[in-house]
Amino acid sequence: MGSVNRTPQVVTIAGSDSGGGAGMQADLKTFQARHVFGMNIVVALTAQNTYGVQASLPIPTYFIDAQFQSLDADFAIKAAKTGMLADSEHVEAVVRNLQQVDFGPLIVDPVMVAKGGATLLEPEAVATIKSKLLPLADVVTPNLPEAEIIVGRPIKTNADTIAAAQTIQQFGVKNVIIKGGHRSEDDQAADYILLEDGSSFWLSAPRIATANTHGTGDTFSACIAAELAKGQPLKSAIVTAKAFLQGAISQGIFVGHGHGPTNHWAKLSDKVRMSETR
Ligand SMILES: Nc1ncnc2c1ncn2[C@@H]1O[C@H](COP(=O)(O)OP(=O)(O)O)[C@@H](O)[C@H]1O
Ligand SMILES: Cc1ncc(COP(=O)(O)OP(=O)(O)O)c(N)n1
Repeated sequence: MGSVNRTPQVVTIAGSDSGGGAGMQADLKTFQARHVFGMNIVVALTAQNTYGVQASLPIPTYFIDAQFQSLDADFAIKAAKTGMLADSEHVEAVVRNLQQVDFGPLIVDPVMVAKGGATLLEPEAVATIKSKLLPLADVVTPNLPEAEIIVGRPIKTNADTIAAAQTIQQFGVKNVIIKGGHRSEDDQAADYILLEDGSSFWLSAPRIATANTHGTGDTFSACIAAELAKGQPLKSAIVTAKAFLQGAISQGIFVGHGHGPTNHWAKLSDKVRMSETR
């Protein structure tokens, strides 16, 4: 049995996107592309396509417990990420289970609203994420609207972004990445990273004019989890994730009629730039 569990193993704890572009499907495709073995704990189902979310159904929390127990009994999980967590009851169930297992570094993608406007997290659950989930997390990856909700103030400038990351770190999460994808007037897609040791940097790549950005946030956080499971240091895992995502957006595939998914087969882009200031 000496060779058992040598393959890096990663789990996504998230919602299912029937359309395959976001949610745990984007995570699993990313895991496959980055050569780690992917598993999933389903928290909610969505009926979804590239037009948006037509229906969603959180699953009973006893079944979240059952999935955690099944995976913990067998696999050597080296990193985990969360995505859509639906509501406070489901966040609490995930927190309770995470406290009982060792799944390695935890990446929290605080998914709140789909690009089409559908609610993926009840507003009441934001407080539970802040008080109970973030203290367990190694990395949190809010987009700009999510970061604004977490800190409770608008984020308009680079200085606002830096201050918001510092506020979020005070909730107990070690490392904070505020994604800049929603700042559509900017010709760069620039993300701000505040690390545990207080150092920080910006990661930028040319903004691509495309409607096919469904699942970008999921893909980004899943790639960080995959690289951490392989033993990459956090800073290089984040850079790899940005290069993977830039490739996945720029080398697009075209399916569906609305906001299409990204291309998880794409090669890493060499267009990513790191800088101390912007
Ligand atoms: N049009 C784009 N071109 C290049 N990168 C993008 C584009 N849109 C988003 N990104 C990048 O995709 C990642 C996910 O960001 P974002 O879209 O803000 O997250 P979310 O999907 O959670 O809303 C970030 O690294 C962001 O900079
Ligand atoms: C089931 C499910 N989970 C998460 C999302 C949101 O994914 P995201 O990467 O933020 O992409 P967009 O929805 O913004 O395209 C989702 N849609 N469904």
